[in-house]
Amino acid sequence: MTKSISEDLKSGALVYHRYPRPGKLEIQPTKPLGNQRDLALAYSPGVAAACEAIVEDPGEAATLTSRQNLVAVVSNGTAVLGLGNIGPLASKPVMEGKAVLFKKFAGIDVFDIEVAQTDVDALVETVAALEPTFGGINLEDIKAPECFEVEERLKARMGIPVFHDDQHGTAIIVGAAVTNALALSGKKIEEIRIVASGAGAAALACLNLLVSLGAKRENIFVTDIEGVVYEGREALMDRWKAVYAQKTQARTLAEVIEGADVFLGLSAGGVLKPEYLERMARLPLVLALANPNPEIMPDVAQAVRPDAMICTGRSDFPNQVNNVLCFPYIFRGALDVGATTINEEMKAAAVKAIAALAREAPSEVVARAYGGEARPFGKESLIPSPFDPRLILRIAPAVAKAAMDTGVAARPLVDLKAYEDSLGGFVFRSGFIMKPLFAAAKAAPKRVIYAEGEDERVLRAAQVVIEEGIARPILIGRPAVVQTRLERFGLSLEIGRDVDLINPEDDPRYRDYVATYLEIAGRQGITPDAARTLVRTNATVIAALAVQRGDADALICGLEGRFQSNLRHLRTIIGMAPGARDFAALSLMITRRGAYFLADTHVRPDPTAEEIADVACACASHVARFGLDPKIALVSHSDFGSIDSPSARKMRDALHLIRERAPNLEVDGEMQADTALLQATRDRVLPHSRLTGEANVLIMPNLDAANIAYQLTKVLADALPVGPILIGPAKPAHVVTPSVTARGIVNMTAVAVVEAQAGL
Ligand SMILES: NC(=O)C1=CN([C@@H]2O[C@H](COP(=O)(O)OP(=O)(O)OC[C@H]3O[C@@H](n4cnc5c(N)ncnc54)[C@H](OP(=O)(O)O)[C@@H]3O)[C@@H](O)[C@H]2O)C=CC1
Ligand SMILES: CC(=O)C(=O)O
Ligand SMILES: [Mg+2]
Repeated sequence: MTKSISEDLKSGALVYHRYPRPGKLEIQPTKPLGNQRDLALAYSPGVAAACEAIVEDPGEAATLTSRQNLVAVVSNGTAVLGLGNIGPLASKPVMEGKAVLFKKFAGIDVFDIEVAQTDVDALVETVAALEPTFGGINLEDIKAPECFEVEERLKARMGIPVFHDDQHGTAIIVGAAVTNALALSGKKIEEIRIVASGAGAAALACLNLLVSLGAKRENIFVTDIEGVVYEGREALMDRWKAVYAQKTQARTLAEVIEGADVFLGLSAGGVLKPEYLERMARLPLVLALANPNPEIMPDVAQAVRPDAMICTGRSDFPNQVNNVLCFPYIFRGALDVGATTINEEMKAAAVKAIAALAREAPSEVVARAYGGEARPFGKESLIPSPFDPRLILRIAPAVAKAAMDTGVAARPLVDLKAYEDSLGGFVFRSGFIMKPLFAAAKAAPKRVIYAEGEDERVLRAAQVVIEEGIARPILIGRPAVVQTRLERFGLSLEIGRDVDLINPEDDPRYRDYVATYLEIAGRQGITPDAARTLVRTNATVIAALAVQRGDADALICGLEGRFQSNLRHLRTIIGMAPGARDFAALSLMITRRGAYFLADTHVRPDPTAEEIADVACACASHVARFGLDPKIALVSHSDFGSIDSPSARKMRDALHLIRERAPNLEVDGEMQADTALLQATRDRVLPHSRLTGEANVLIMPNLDAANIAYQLTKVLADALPVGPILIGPAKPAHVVTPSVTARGIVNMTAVAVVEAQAGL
């Protein structure tokens, strides 16, 4: 089925941008401003000291301001994605989006700057005047041919990197994809015939880079809205395009495509007709990179030419050739050495690093992080995925080294290896923590039943779950109510096709469910009448029975009702996993600083040392599913025996039990929370702790401490909670909290599916 942007995605995107506050970005101070003295340091009079230091040595701007990590994403809105000249204001969501990618993928701060200016001279003046503010300039979505001149002139004038992302970011990824595709097809770059659709910023930069890699200009045919770019053509020509003008009678893409090895589409959706593709050479490479709709949809292309290698710019198909694979990391490397420019050698280093990364066998970390998506190098993984955590580790150092080797690094690194190490773990500190679970869930989706199937959040979550392909939802709800709400919320999922329904008022399985319930609970004082009422009215009971009978693989409940009463039903119907004494709850808190697991946040009021040890060991295996090595701290008000209170002794006892049961676990305690999270503090109180670096699992002494820490982190650190992840049931079952969001339900679905895969 052909996928373009669906109505769901459109409405989802508007909600995403609109709520809970407009846009995708905010500015955060990085220094405290809590008292009179802070004010005097940050602002007048103290700030004058920083100003004077920069007057004396402008290089100090890199150590006294955020300039060296600040990039301007500048657009005039004249060629926004494939949407065309929509103007600077309408381009702002894209530029804010680029800012988010810079930050999330490489920790770079960005001001997006949309300029109402199409005149080249004026635009150059405007951007050049921004040099004092920024460590680099990323030009974005400025149309050809103006973009070439704007970039050339700014590069000549400015002492910081100026990089037109649509040209060079795209070219670098295309260079890597072509390199790897040719390695697979066994063709030589000097011999291949390349046909481009589009003669704009991106297309011409890609062709220039392919020529620098060895492609022959005489083998390159360019087409645009006027047709073939030929010698003597006058309409819509410019000096950059003219470089590729061919002496030919051919006038259309349909004619020049004959026998082409590579189709490079950087123009508009649907331009490459299936019948053109039929006429390409064997093992063709199709780069259909227009956004958001490619020149040909991959499924259509694959049907016509099963031997084709196909890339698009989109994240919903394999082989995403998108400049997001490049711009965060090329700037990371450039900024970290104070590069004054991004030169050809730095770009070539990026091409090489990306191409080589795709050929690396998926490492253990990546295999864990990607679950079923970790494909070895081949037709469907010509280039790395944008979520590959190694991108920053490979590209940034390669670019930094090239900058140093070519003498454009104002602040050369003393120790490149230490720099590489400092980049390690960056990706896992950010919000990508859920990625491994989604990948694993997608590889073998399971049936997940939702007790509150009529709730708007569940319906919205079910839509995402289907689009992500992570589970087959089963909703408990009345068909008419569910249908009306789906229509009201504009959701396209269909009952029967996409989701199954259990109607609590009238379901053929009702009698069987009552019988099962009586078998399980009849001896616990439940009468047949009570069982009938419960199975008719209590959605958690129905969901648990469905899981117990094998009609569903996992359940999610808790949007309504009390946590403990939902838990009671699960305890009765699903029961405990072998060896588990009781349930416990593990909560993942995704904060700006990183991702941390807290336990037991919801179940046991005052666990014993044995129970603490149980929870810590169980948490370790849950955390491993996120692709993380658990680093467990048993937290307390006492630091390694500093206070001899009962709860401190309990945590100490728990440590001994854990060490006996799981001698290889990285665990230590009892310690205060800051000792757990800060190596420097730990070095002061216990220099030889078993725990190294930052703990990522904090086991709390009791429910008060755990739940208070959970709620405080959620509100004060604006953390995104995932959970509570219920530990201990015989089959995957989770009781979320009534404040859960649709996103929270989607996250818990991924957790539940992965548990079901593990045969929990
Ligand atoms: N995947 C990725 O990473 C990237 C993808 N892109 C995509 O590439 C496309 C072009 O971007 P960019 O180069 O910045 O924009 P430009 O405006 O600079 O260039 C667009 C080019 O496409 C041509 N074109 C437009 N419509 C058609 C058509 N129907 N048939 C043939 N040619 C056509 C234009 O011709 P003319 O000048 O004659 O109008 C022009 O040569 C966009 O869809 C963009 O989203 C861009 C950058 C990165
Ligand atoms: C990806 C990108 O930069 C574009 O489509 O314009
Ligand atoms: Mg762009």
